[in-house]
Amino acid sequence: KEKVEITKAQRALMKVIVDAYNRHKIPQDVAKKLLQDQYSAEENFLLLTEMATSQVQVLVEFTKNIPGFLSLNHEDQIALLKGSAVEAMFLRSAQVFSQKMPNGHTEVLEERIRKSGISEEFMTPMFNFYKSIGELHMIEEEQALLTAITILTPDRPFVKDQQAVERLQEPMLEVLRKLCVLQHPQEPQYFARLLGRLTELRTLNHYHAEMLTSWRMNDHKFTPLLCEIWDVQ
Ligand SMILES: Cc1cc(Cl)ccc1OCc1nc2ccc(F)cc2n1[C@H](C(=O)NC1CCCCC1)C1CCCCC1
Repeated sequence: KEKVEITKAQRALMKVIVDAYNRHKIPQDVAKKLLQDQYSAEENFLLLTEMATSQVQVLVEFTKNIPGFLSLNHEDQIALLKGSAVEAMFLRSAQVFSQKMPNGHTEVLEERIRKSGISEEFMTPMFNFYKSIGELHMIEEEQALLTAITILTPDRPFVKDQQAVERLQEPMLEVLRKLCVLQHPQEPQYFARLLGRLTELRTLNHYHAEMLTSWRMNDHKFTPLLCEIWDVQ
């Protein structure tokens, strides 16, 4: 039986990531807002663009706190942010969707999202992902590390020094692996399942531009930041 122990240095790294993650969590209020009222497709689209714009800004702040990130080549820093922003958005959405809510609220939230204006064909992959994240019952350390690992994906388009990114991602993966063994001793495959979600996340990445342009309304307006991130307009 492997004796797994998180070293002092690994605990320190985890603390930095979790503190940054908690400091930069975008307000949970999007779920509350959606539960309060039913909005038109136009209002929902505006809500998404507002939430997404603020989430990208928050993501940049979180990323700056990842040890070593600011020492990377500057173009590579941009390439990593551009390459991971949509995945981080879906990961955040999944975590918001899976958070504990009073009875029946998750069902109302799901209904509101189904009727929000996103075209039907994207609902199944999106909710399959949300439910597979929910089933993992991740603790916040796992959520924070998974977000950092997603950002530090070496093979994003246009990344020049992939080895430098790997050198930052590997220690995160090692801490997460140990954390999973300690948190879920009965489930030796838990870490592998967690990483499998990142593969599912990439498929959602595929759909995102079409999800936006097919939103049931005319004249989709995007903020300049989202035009950069969302490959639209
Ligand atoms: C992230 C994303 C990308 C594309 Cl292309 C399309 C869609 C989408 O999010 C779907 C989605 N899944 C959700 C699950 C729970 C939840 F509370 C809100 C959710 N949303 C959208 C949202 O506000 N997401 C933000 C959440 C915080 C982080 C930044 C993003 C709302 C916008 C209003 C119309 C109902 C969907």
